[in-house]
Amino acid sequence: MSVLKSKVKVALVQFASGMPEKVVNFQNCQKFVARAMQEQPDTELVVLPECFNSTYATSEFRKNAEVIQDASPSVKFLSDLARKHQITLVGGTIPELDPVNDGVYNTCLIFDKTGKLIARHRKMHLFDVNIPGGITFQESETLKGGNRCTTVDTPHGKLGIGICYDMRFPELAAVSGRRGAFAMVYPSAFNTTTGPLHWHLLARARSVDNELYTLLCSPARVPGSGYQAYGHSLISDPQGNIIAEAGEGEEIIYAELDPEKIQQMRRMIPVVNQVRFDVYHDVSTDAK
Ligand SMILES: O=C(O)CCC(=O)C(=O)O
Repeated sequence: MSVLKSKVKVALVQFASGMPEKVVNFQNCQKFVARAMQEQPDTELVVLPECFNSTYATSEFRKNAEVIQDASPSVKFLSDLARKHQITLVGGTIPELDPVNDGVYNTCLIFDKTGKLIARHRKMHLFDVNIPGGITFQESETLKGGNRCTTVDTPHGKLGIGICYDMRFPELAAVSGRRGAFAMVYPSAFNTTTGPLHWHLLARARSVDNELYTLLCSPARVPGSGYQAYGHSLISDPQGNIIAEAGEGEEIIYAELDPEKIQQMRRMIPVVNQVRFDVYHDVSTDAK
């Protein structure tokens, strides 16, 4: 099922993204990715946070939205970054404008090491919550939700992609797991209310459910900014152990993902082979 072809080194870049000026975010991002590649030159997979190029706010998404084409500033920036460092790049997310339906989406773009765009995932589950005394957020005020599960082939094997709130929906990760993903990758931006409640739990649960790695990459928390990101970017292994975790500020975390850890978990507790699709439905068979 899940194939990770060989050990792979990954870096999650938790930088102070979300500044109003795109160019400031690009400069900061470039600096941090360069630092990652200097500190760990054999890194092959790099992940950026949700809404890495602009402010995460419903009032800002349309203003900052870009049509996905080679000449768009964020597409060009990410493509150049992947090619320059010869990495598979899960490029966080950006607000995307669909010229056909005029909808705005929260979209993750994935590039190969030649800079080619190899997949795009539109956030499927919109972050619409109301927690009195905590946080109220309604992405659906200005965003549309995507309608496809995204699994992307990379030289290392398949990655499943979700975005932040998507991680609360086990079906999405199950679809990717059953399609053979070795890791779920979620560019994210949890907050200081739901982060302490559920961030670690959700990552560990998605790992244990599907016996694969889970990678969550957050922006750094910026004191005084409108949206207080939780930080704590992390990597959870197939047993649900957190093997790397950032604090709240700017930080890069690294880990080596190991195919044997996946196989070992599946030998010991083979839940992925013990499912009862004779009793309940396999959501991956008819998922889009
Ligand atoms: O699920 C949560 O608690 C936070 C989700 C979120 O911040 C997002 O989807 O951007």
